[in-house]
Amino acid sequence: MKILVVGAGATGGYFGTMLARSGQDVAFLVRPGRAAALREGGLRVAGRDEEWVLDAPRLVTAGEEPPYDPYDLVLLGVKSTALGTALTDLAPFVAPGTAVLPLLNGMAHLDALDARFGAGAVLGGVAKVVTTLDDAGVVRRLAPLAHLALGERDGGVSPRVEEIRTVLEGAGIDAPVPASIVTAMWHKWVFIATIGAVTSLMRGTVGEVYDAPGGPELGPAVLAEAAAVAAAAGHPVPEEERAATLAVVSAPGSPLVPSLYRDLAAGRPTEVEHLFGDLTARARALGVPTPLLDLATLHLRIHQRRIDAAGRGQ
Ligand SMILES: NC(=O)C1=CN([C@@H]2O[C@H](COP(=O)(O)OP(=O)(O)OC[C@H]3O[C@@H](n4cnc5c(N)ncnc54)[C@H](OP(=O)(O)O)[C@@H]3O)[C@@H](O)[C@H]2O)C=CC1
Ligand SMILES: CC(C)(CO)C(=O)C(=O)O
Repeated sequence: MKILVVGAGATGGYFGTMLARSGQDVAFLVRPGRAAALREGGLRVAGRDEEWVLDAPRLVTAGEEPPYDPYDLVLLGVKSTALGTALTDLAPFVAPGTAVLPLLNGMAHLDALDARFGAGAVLGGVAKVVTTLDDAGVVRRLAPLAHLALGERDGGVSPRVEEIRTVLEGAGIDAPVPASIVTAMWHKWVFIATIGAVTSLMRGTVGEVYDAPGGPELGPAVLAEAAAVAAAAGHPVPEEERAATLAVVSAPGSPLVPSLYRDLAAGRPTEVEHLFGDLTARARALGVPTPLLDLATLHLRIHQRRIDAAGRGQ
């Protein structure tokens, strides 16, 4: 399968190298700075007692002539903050028949993708990996998950989804096709909003929060708010999934933090509007009170305003 991965960062770099190693025809759409680093040192993934380098990854940069044979699949692995520019850069490489599979958390990118490429091109996707791009440009794998759920947004299993699933599984990626990928995206959003709010508001890992007096109450309270929004939007979180999230936020000593928190702690822009601004706006429209999520939104917005004022945005 001819695959274009947009962004060779934590998610794109991880899934893209897995696919390339399995023999798929993979190119990365990258910006000039990343392109120079990848030309020099290859695309390196490390962690979990494993390390691999994709020497001389095939690179594409914005403005290049699209290939004669169009891509079958685009994996979109950019942060929401970079989405607008990334879609402009990507547009020439999306041809009739190209499927676009986003790895982003949240939901609003689907509207942006539909507007740009037409809803028929756009699949739903839920990425579950724990990876980060370190200062040396290495994709660090922090936990064993390698999961990429996908599906047509109107349900059903189309031939293209079957084909992509086979390719992903052939690369060692767990690739379920849930009954509703849109519902699965909502449920991942509930999860990420919960651990995002807990860790960002308290400025600590899941375990640091849970282990402090008063800490154990926070995770369940945030989860209740986020799940209430999902339910009001038509995507109630089943009991077993709620219990699984509760177990994640109730783990003594857990070092888990989401990518949102890593960005916050490092003083980088966060995906505040995509993950929190959008969720709390939908909550308001649906009449669901979300005081803790509102607080997390405000906290992250203040961080963002400092970055903007210092001219350090992306
Ligand atoms: N990290 C994780 O564990 C997980 C993240 N997610 C979600 O996945 C999404 C992506 O996050 P993540 O991979 O962590 O982000 P990263 O910041 O690690 O990687 C994004 C990459 O996109 C590149 N990029 C930005 N704009 C463009 C562009 N116009 N053209 C080409 N490349 C571009 C950046 O490169 P540069 O700036 O160097 O040009 C960067 O390397 C987010 O929505 C996140 O919430 C989901 C599951 C897990
Ligand atoms: C929590 C996690 C790692 C789950 O995939 C995630 O989505 C993120 O860090 O953004």
